Amino acid sequence: MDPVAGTAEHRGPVEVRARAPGKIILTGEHAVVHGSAAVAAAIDLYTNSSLLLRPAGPGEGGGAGSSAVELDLRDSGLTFSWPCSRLRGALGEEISANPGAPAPCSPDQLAAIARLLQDQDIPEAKIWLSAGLSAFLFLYTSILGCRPGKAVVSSDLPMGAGLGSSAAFCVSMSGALLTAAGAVSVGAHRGAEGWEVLEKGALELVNQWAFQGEKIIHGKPSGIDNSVSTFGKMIKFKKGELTNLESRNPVKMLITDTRVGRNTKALVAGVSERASRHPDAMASVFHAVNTISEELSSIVELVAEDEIAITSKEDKLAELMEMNQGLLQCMGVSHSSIETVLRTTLKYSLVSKLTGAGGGGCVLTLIPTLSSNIVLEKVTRELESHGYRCFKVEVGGRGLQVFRG
Ligand SMILES: Nc1ncnc2c1ncn2[C@@H]1O[C@H](COP(=O)(O)OP(=O)(O)OP(=O)(O)O)[C@@H](O)[C@H]1O
Ligand SMILES: C[C@@](O)(CCO)CC(=O)[O-]
Ligand SMILES: [Mg+2]
Repeated sequence: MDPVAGTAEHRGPVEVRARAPGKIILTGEHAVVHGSAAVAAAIDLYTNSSLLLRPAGPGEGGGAGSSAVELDLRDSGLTFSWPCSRLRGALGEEISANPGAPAPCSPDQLAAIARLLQDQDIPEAKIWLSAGLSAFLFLYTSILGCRPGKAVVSSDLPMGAGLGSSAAFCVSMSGALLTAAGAVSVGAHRGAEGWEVLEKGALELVNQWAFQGEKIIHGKPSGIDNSVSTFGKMIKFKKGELTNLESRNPVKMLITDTRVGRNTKALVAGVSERASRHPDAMASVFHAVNTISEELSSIVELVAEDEIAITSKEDKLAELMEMNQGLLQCMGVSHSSIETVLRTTLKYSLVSKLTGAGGGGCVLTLIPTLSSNIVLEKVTRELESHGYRCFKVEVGGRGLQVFRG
């Protein structure tokens, strides 16, 4: 369907919900930014964005806040509001809805958005939300112009912990905004409880917008996080190219959140700085990671039918994850809390690696199909005694879904 720039302005209220999953990276984080392959999968933890668009202009009803753009971040307990007149003043009178293919956020736009954030009272302890707020203002005003509306966001994902919270935020918000703008159509599939999957071209458009949002939050994202959040399943990702992986046997993962805060943008920049100091050594590291991801991708797709084949397959996956963890340490993105998780799980013969940008955040532990629940309970108890939080996730599920009210 053709983007219908501006037409949303003349309709009545529009209500849309969108949800997008977080992800785990099995191998290849950071190296993927430098052109290596990586393997990622969607998980069953979601960010939900709901959007209520009000009729534009005076005299059309809508009540309090009807001439403002509002954002309610439920998990942080914070709400933000920008009068439409203020948005027009800061971003220029010529700002208009343009839900077609996105242009990147220009330096002038980013500076104007920074001024719009200064109007808000963001508590110092939550200043890290500024990156997400900037991405929100960019996506909202680029897609819908200054049409009044209210977005409410809630998430199952820990924020800034390596499970792709920034990408799930950008994908669910872009999905809701583009659907509300009438710029995308749904596919044939209508899922459980009224959730709908967008058609392929529509998902691609959402993914492009989410990538622009990720650029504001991450600086230099590879695009893997927004792609797996948009399209779901398990994917191999290399230089912007996505290949779906058919995971033939279930992959069971325990996630441990060390609760050590970190920031993907700074970690990605740190690896790039190391690469510019030691270009040859780091090129070899990235090449080794590429080989690991390629090998893991083909092992994931093997069919293992009996216990011996399953164990042999899982041993290979575990060994590749262990090797990747060594190389991530080499890139300088491990952390003492991550090392504690690795040592603890190894006591139970379980292999772990960091996932996402590292520097704290979450660690993956591969749970072999034949391991006993008693081992899992013991290792979980020991990890939690360090103050970490453990949870199990389903791997390889749905990507973005929308719900039209
Ligand atoms: N639900 C949300 N509401 C508002 N902002 C969010 C939300 N989720 C993420 N963000 C923004 O994204 C930032 C976290 O992104 P960051 O990329 O550092 O971590 P991550 O995406 O959780 O981990 P990784 O990139 O390693 O997978 C937060 O500081 C915030 O600015
Ligand atoms: C660290 C990184 O490789 C993954 C973050 O989940 C960054 C990226 O690819 O954009
Ligand atoms: Mg992120």
